[in-house]
Amino acid sequence: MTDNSNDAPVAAGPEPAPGSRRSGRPALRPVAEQLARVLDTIGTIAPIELALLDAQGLLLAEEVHADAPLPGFDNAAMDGYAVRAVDLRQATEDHPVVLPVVGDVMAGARSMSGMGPGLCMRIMTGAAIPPGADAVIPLEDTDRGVARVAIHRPIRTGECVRRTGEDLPAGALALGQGAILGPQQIALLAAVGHDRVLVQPRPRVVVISTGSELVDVGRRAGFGEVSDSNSYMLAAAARDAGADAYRVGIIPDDHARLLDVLDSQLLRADVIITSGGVSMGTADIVKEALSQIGTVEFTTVAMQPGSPQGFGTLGHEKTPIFCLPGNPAAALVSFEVFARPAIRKLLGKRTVQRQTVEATALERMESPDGKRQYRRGLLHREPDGRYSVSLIGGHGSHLIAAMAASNCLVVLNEDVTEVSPGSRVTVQPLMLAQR
Ligand SMILES: Nc1nc2c(c(=O)[nH]1)N[C@H]1C(S)=C(S)[C@@H](COP(=O)(O)OP(=O)(O)OC[C@H]3O[C@@H](n4cnc5c(N)ncnc54)[C@H](O)[C@@H]3O)O[C@H]1N2
Ligand code: MOO
Repeated sequence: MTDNSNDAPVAAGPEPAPGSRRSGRPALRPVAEQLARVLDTIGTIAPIELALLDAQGLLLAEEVHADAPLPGFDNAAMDGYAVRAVDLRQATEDHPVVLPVVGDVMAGARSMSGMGPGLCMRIMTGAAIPPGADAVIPLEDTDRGVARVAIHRPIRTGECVRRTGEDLPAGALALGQGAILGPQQIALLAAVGHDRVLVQPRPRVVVISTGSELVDVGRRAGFGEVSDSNSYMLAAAARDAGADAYRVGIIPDDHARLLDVLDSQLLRADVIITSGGVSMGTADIVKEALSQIGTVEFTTVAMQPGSPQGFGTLGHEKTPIFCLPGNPAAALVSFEVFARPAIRKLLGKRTVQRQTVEATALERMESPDGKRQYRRGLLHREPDGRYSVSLIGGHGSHLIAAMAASNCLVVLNEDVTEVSPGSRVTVQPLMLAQR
């Protein structure tokens, strides 16, 4: 559809006079301003109730209290004998106290008889302390007797006893609103008996590729045809960001088809992402079709790759739509810069941006003046713990193999035109996130 001629770093010249040949170039919007517009538009999704394991990685949208104490009853911390501490006062290594064993208490036993003075019961870890006992002597400190047991040391009251409510008293707050549900938090929810919880759901992200040259994977691309890699890449990126992704696939360059598909996808989408069709070509269908609706703004952002961008909302629910450029690296970079933070915000995350690191540039790097450049790079961790980074492939945003060999984006700010080897640069790692 469109060529890649403006992939090369563009040297900033003086502003062209109105009416000059270059005056057709759109004014560039700073990355930060576009991101602020995006994030201002992104609202919230109503919380939903999910089964515990489906809630993994999500934010709790309610307070959860313990209805009952945790642990729910005094129980043994060790396998041994339930005893009364007072009975063992005289016990020593050489002169053990010998007590009759009047029963066994197994973990899970629902009822039990009490235990009189001068007696003991065999008990398993986790089993309820029988009435009358106040400590558990571990097996190792006894002769492990069955009918009678010799105990070789004294014991403190409460030793090896896990007290009712010592983890959480009845009525206490187990988890607050906004807690992130990892395995530990899921354990606590299960422990206090919650099998379902109210959470901020994963945003449902619908991914659409546009372009009549595209063919779906599995069909061999003939001359002039291109395999649709963007919808797979963007669906994977959306999932990596924490969303549930729905890959709709390819829409050819046809206004009515595009608008129909968008309309039907609004039913299930919290976010729509398209790629392709946003530049200047005659078949740049997304821009043409959506500009007419008036709720999606097409703009040129001061970044490379990813300068042509559309963003706005669609439908009654004002569903956010990102219209990303078609070149694969441009699509991924603009996803990272704009769509990923939006998905993180919808998830309720406090930090929506990826962490960046400072790294030593291993080579000279160039960047167009006035644009923020995102180069694909390889980030290494040196033995001293510091990072260094080299570039992978050229700046061409059609280079998919180079993108696949990279593990980070090297961010060269608007005012940077050249970085000499050994200088520090900002790097945005593209590691897999936790969902
Ligand atoms: N005259 C101008 N031409 C172009 C400009 C410009 O400012 N003036 N900008 C260039 C830049 S920068 C980019 S990025 C692209 C954006 O183009 P579109 O969003 O309109 O994308 P297409 O033209 O549809 O495709 C561009 C390129 O990417 C390939 N592509 C598209 N979709 C996919 C997909 N799903 N999977 C794999 N590859 C895809 C497509 O085949 C093209 O090669 O515009 C420049 N042109
Ligand atoms: O420079 Mo374009 O935004 O190919 O990516």
